[in-house]
Amino acid sequence: MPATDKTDRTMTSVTAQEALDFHSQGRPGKLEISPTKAMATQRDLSLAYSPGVAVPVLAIAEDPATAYDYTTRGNMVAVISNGTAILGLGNLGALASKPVMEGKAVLFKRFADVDSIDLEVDTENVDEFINCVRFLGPSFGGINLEDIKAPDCFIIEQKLREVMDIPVFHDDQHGTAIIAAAGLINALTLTGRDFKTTKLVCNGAGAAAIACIELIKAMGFNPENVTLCDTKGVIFQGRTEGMNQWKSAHAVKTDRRTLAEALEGADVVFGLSAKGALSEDMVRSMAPRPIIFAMANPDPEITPEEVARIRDDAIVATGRSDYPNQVNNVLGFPYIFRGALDVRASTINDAMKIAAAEALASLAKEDVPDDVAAAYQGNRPRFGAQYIIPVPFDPRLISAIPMAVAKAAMETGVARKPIVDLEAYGRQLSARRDPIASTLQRIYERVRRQPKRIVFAEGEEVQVMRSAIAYANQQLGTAILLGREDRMRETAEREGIDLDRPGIQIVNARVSKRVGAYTDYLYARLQRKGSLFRDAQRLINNDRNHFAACMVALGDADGMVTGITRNYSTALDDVRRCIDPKPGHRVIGVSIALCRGRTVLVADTAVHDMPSSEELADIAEEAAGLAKRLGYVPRVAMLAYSTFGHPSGERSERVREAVNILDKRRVDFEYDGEMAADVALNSRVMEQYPFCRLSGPANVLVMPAFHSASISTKMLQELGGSTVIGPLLVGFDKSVQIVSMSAKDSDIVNMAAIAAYNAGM
Ligand SMILES: NC(=O)C1=CN([C@@H]2O[C@H](COP(=O)(O)OP(=O)(O)OC[C@H]3O[C@@H](n4cnc5c(N)ncnc54)[C@H](OP(=O)(O)O)[C@@H]3O)[C@@H](O)[C@H]2O)C=CC1
Ligand SMILES: CC(=O)C(=O)O
Ligand SMILES: [Mg+2]
Repeated sequence: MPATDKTDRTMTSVTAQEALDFHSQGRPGKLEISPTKAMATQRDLSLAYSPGVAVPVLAIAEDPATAYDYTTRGNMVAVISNGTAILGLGNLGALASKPVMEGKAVLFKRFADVDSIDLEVDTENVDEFINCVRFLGPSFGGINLEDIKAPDCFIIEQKLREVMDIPVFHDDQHGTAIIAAAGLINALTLTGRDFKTTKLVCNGAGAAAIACIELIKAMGFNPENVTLCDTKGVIFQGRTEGMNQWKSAHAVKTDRRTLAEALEGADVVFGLSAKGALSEDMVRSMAPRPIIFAMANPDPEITPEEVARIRDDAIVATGRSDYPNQVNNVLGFPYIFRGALDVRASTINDAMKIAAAEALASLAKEDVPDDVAAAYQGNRPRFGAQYIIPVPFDPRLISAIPMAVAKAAMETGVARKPIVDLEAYGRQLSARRDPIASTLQRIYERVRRQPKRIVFAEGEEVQVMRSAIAYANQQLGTAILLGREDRMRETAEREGIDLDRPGIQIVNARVSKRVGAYTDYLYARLQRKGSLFRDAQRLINNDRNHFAACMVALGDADGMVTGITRNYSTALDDVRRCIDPKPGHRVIGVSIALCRGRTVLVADTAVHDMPSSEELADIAEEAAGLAKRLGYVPRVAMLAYSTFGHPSGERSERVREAVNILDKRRVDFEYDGEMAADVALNSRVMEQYPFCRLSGPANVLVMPAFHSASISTKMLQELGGSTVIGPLLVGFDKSVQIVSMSAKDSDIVNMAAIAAYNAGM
């Protein structure tokens, strides 16, 4: 069976091909290493390497703690596996585990700004594995062991904890236990149960299962009420087959022998075994208001749909992101290590685990502020059966969990560098949140709640087809592919793309019944601009941009995306023939630059060549409007080469006048200028101008002209390592986005999502 077939049937939100493409596009894999120091001059080289490097070497040799000051150690975690229990897929070897380990390394970075590297160790021999890892200690601030089968993982972790002086944490054990415990705390509250009397059955007796039941017993569960099952059934006292010391420690006195028998009347079931291990009959036999955590990955023991078929009183959680209540260790490991690293903890102890579980549980009970609500699919979440635990994109996690973990480490004496100012620590934690994740996530989540029909004007292009499928699969709405159907199907067939799936609509411009309506509409717009009816007819028949823009203009689609086959300004001219600016608005382009720790909007990066003062003021208003719609409080800097009159010059005069115009318009956002880019972006430099009206570094930069806008955003991207999205077109009466001709399918999907987002505003 080809590798992809195993998962094809089960992945609803992404296709197997998409998953392979995602991993192979650009640089293969999901990680790269980038230096934090410039290595530009002979001096840099002398400092970074010989002879300068000898100085920190000697300092560390004298005082090992200084390694945290002079090297990456303090923020570096290794994700280490031998691939013997990869998710619920079984023992597929060290190499096959690499995508998962790279994935965890990326999640460390994205969610908690922890640097991380994956290490796949090719041995199933426990001693060899331990020996390999123990000597790596000096490189890292912590070790995340992953996907190592039980019982080997228990021996490995125990031994490494003894011999290493940094946190060693097998995430499948403790990460899972922490998240499951948090979900359980809330599910028990909702069903009016308590820890002492609740009866729980855990199917699976491996790494995750043993750790989960150990943690819940530590939190107050009565051992007699916890029954463990494995492939041989119930683990009862006296059983000999398939046993080990870790299972024996949890064996109970009971006559029940099968999972089905164990589940009769049970309050809670934890599935930490394999796909499909729970049947409908088993769930039917559980107590009223049962709690079902089917946590096997990628496919749960039983799906929420299957449970819903037989009972409506259950609280159900899975390990997947495409169902409510995702009980997955991704909610824990980035933040737990963040807290542990920040206090240089020597270990991650039970108090720290329980603190993390409790912090997570209480977050779900808190009222959700607006910016957090945006991170949630569906409506604003309210504590209840469908929301017992926060989602991984919840922006509060980065402050709440590390804080709880760090405090517990300090209270239990394992923090080697206690934090004095916890308030300042909280602010630092929030600043670590990666804006890329939150900005795009907010857009995607909003669109999922109000799906939109987006026409992909260049539907015959293969990357456009892929983007359309990704758009539909992510439940953003209907993707309308425009083009000749036979050509599309030919390409789709050749590339293995399935166009006959929900959410994909093909519109063949040549045979469309709407050609007449679009031609009439276009002719009415162009007849006094030198065009004959025949010209309008030709544009509709032969040009996809005009056809697509007319679809949007006449309400047959909510928005459009184009740009792959034609340069930006030509595509823009095509659209302008069909769609006007919104009354009282000006069409401009805004690029979103996502830089480390901050997001900056840059305007106008698409339309006005050398804007007048009046136009610059309009651009400021449009860009500030977009910033607000994206959830930011705009602080607009009107940029120039000079700052507040120095050095003076005609070009700065134009920008200064734009500020005067904004003053007269009494706009309702912060703005000031003219100012140079360093004044706008660096609060220390801004302090030299105490009269400046911006309350902090600018997040919207209005450029004095198109050339400076275009040059600076491209330089940011190429030299500054920033991700630049856009330019996004704003100010049109209908929602249109144009991508660059070099756009990849992920860029096209992002722009389609943005088009859909704007269509809903
Ligand atoms: N949602 C989450 O965050 C996480 C989920 N998991 C999931 O938990 C599962 C187990 O992972 P892990 O503990 O690391 O793996 P292990 O290999 O350590 O343990 C697997 C356990 O599952 C048991 N098992 C397998 N199939 C069945 C079955 N059909 N019925 C009963 N028991 C069965 C095995 O029984 P035996 O001992 O008899 O071989 C073994 O005890 C995986 O599906 C994994 O994806 C794991 C970590 C995190
Ligand atoms: C999520 C995870 O770590 C697992 O399923 O193994
Ligand atoms: Mg795992």
